[in-house]
Amino acid sequence: MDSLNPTEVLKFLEFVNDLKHLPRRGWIFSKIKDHETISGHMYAMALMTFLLGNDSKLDRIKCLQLSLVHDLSEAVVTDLTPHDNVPEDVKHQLEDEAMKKITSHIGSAGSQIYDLYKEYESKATPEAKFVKDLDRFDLLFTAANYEKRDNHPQKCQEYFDALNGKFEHPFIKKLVDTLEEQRKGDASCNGPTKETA
Ligand SMILES: Nc1nc2c(ncn2[C@H]2C[C@H](O)[C@@H](COP(=O)(O)O)O2)c(=O)[nH]1
Ligand SMILES: [Mn+2]
Repeated sequence: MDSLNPTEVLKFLEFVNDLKHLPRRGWIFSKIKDHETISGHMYAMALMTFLLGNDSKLDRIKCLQLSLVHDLSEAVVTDLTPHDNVPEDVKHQLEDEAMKKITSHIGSAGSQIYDLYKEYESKATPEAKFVKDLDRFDLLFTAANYEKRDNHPQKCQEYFDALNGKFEHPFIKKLVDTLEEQRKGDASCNGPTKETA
């Protein structure tokens, strides 16, 4: 491990700290209050990788690492959503430049993080594909919980429509199916309350 310059390390940690406060902007478009931050999203995904114990085909530590770094670029470019209509190639370019900037402060550790980010973006490995499934599942799980919390069934239907059929890993597919059954049950029990309608 090359020797790290403490001043440079603190510059890197500024970006990490920002993610604890930067919003997951999709919820702003959906008019969800008190929504999660970007780091909260990645933390939840990282914990989900512990559920992989019985899947010997996937390197669980790699999945944990990919989860923790996959949206790090958003400390610079913010969390871009489909509503922002940023062309995919432009988004990838902005995020790639951001990752080079963020990781430049911490030597070989930065190179390792940058390589993990590129692996995730390229969906080149089974682990990267699985973590993309986690990314999408976390979005649906969070959406369903906002609907329950705010007693506003169907408010986040657009996420379920957008991600329908987009999951690959059998375990994640089971989680999504179970989530959608629970969501249907919740919707049939509660209608929107007056203040949330
Ligand atoms: N309003 C919507 N927002 C969406 C949709 N699909 C994704 N998103 C949001 C969720 C995040 O805020 C952001 C992208 O998240 P990443 O984890 O991929 O960086 O976009 C949608 O259908 N509607
Ligand atoms: Mn993400």
